[in-house]
Amino acid sequence: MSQLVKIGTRGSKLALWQAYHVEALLKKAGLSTEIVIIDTKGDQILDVSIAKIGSKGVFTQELEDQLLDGRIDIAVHSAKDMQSSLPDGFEIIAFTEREKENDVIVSHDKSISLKNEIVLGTSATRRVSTLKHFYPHVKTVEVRGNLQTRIRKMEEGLCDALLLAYAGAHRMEYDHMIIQVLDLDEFTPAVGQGSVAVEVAINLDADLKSKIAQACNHLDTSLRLRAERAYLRVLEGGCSIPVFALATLEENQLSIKGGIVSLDGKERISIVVKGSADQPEKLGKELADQVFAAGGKVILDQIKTTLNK
Ligand SMILES: NCc1[nH]cc(CCC(=O)O)c1CC(=O)O
Repeated sequence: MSQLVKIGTRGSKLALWQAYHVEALLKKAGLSTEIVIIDTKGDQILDVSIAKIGSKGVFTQELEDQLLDGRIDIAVHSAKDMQSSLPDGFEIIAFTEREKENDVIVSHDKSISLKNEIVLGTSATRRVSTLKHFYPHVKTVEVRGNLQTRIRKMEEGLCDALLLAYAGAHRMEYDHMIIQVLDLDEFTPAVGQGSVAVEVAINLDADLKSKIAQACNHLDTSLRLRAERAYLRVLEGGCSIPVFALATLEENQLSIKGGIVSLDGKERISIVVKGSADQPEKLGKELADQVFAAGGKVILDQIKTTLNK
């Protein structure tokens, strides 16, 4: 009998896609798997924006409880939804190969363009603030719920189009509705966008841990995400703060572009730093230092004050 890996996941269609993706990687490596669906606070509270619930662990807490109990061996999440600092006792042992990291516009109407006065459905503060900065004539409306719900709300007329991650739209097979892939300089993605993270309790059997990491971790992706997450950790930003960062890797050179945008979109700081891929965390911290020095600290403090009101 090969070793059994119990995979914990949320029950949304996107979460399940990700769990099946990890399951396939584990099976390819000769491991047996079982999927365990777990409901989280983030799934239950659909009428309040994530920014207001407080982003900390709304999609991860229940899975972590079950990791501790040993009811599951691994928890699978969108890397983007993972807190920058995990609670004590947990670690990420793998980041799967990253999908195209862009944001996209999804609609049935091919004539939609950011040049026009459209209403876009989105709820991420990064996207709303970025729109205010580059496309102030575009109106936004908050749309929560899983991707299927958001599409339905658009079809019901709540908005003309949705602003989503390519990764999610692609995984849910909405490719035919992607009418624009947004520029990475303007819509620099959220940290981790496009990759799937595998989280474990640190006391999981070391041999099993290493087999799972071997099967699922994509080295380039993990170096890029480690730099991005180190940046996010300094800003203590969950998905409620409009920060962004995207690292790229060439040979052994990491380059990370990232910054922050004020909630009203008036101020936006974006900086690029480059360095060796040997120390991704150092590069992420360096980016944070530079963003803070360029005025990012003031913007961050303003955002925190506003969100805590
Ligand atoms: N914010 C929710 C969320 N978390 C992960 C994805 C998509 C997959 C990914 O970005 O890795 C999405 C949907 C979206 O942002 O449009």
